[in-house]
Amino acid sequence: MIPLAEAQAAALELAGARPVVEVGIDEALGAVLAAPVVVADPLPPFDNTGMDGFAVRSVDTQAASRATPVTLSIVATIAAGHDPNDVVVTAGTAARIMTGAPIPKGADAIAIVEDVIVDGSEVHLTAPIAAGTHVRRRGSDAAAGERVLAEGTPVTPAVRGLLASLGVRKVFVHRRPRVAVFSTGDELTDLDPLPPGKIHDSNRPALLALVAEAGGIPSDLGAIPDDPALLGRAFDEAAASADLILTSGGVSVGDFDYTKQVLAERGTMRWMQVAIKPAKPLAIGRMGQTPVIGLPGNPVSSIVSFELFARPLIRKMLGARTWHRPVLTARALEPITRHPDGKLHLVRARAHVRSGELVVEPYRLQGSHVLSGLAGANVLALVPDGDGVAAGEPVRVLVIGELDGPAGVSIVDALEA
Ligand SMILES: Nc1nc2c(c(=O)[nH]1)N[C@H]1C(S)=C(S)[C@@H](COP(=O)(O)OP(=O)(O)OC[C@H]3O[C@@H](n4cnc5c(N)ncnc54)[C@H](O)[C@@H]3O)O[C@H]1N2
Ligand code: MOO
Repeated sequence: MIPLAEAQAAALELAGARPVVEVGIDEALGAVLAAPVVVADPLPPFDNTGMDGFAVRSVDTQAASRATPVTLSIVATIAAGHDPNDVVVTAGTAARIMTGAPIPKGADAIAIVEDVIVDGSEVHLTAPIAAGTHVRRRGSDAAAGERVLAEGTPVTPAVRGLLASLGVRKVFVHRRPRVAVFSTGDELTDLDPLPPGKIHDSNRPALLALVAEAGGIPSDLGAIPDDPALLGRAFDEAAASADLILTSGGVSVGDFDYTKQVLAERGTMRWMQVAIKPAKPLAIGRMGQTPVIGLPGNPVSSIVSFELFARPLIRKMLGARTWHRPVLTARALEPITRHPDGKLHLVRARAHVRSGELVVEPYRLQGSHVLSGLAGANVLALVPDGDGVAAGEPVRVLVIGELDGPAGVSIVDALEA
């Protein structure tokens, strides 16, 4: 058996970041920037008000107090979206103004509507307003020439919004990898009801979804029976069309595992037994230039293997800076039992935050065919070789799903606790 770190390193060596392409921002979501974004035009594009109120000259307001209010005459009303080119706030005047509207010439501060007394065409101020109050300066979000987004930044919904606000319509990103996925095995069928001895293909739908979630472009090549000719054709098609091939099944030692035979003929593969449970068998290599990861067939094993070997490679191919899922420390609420076997155990478990602390509960059923345990898991507890973890002890957890807060506790409850 080889250590997990060695197998992960071998998987990551299969490929680097994909070539750079220029795409419209609508297509860039999920991709990673391959070049920094430099601001052409400042954001905001003009000085504008952050509040509804009155645009004033701060010097006019300096003497204002409750006892001696300053009265200004209202010379204009400026709405957001309007160009106040013809408005000038001169001594003794003010312009009514709405949030987001350009600051008119002459004015340098905003008196908010709540703090003034409006009386027909006049406004009374009872306190001085400092220059710059509630003025959002041109370029204060992003100045011209500034590198507002670094290379390696994933294009998230907020990044897309920022690019749109800057008027950027195209960006350089790494091409997202096209990942061909197929299952192998005579037992897999689409038929309903299930004929005797047959099962539904669960690995392929799960893996296609995991590819998409990781940022790859999934390509479904179906379920291939245990037939060397059909398997050969599937590999040829995948190698011609994809940047990465993911298969599941046929990497262990069964009699009808033709995947091994077909891959050995067409590619250069390394067959591994990784010192982990589940997901011990693994095949890593290439067909021509195309990287191949052969995941184990057991449903839990295929997903765990994807998380450990395929997901980091897809992230690397995307040009992402971080490839691995985070590992946190949690406290075991129950014992996590195991026996020494030379392997790291990845225990399907659910972690949540309780009184500000991350706690974790393992699922009872840990068989590598038991998908129901993985379906509810948001972490894999990393239990090193030995006798397990006692209740109350810390254990490292690999975060593979969303961490929940305690049931029914809102942010407000948490802040008050
Ligand atoms: N004598 C040994 N037998 C096995 C060993 C071993 O070391 N010695 N390793 C076991 C481990 S661990 C695993 S994991 C599996 C891996 O086997 P394969 O990758 O060759 O996968 P298959 O034999 O094709 O299938 C295993 C299992 O998974 C089911 N399966 C396969 N594909 C799918 C799919 N797409 N959807 C749902 N279920 C699938 C298949 O029916 C089998 O039950 O080998 C152990 N055996
Ligand atoms: O590694 Mo297998 O993945 O234990 O079932």
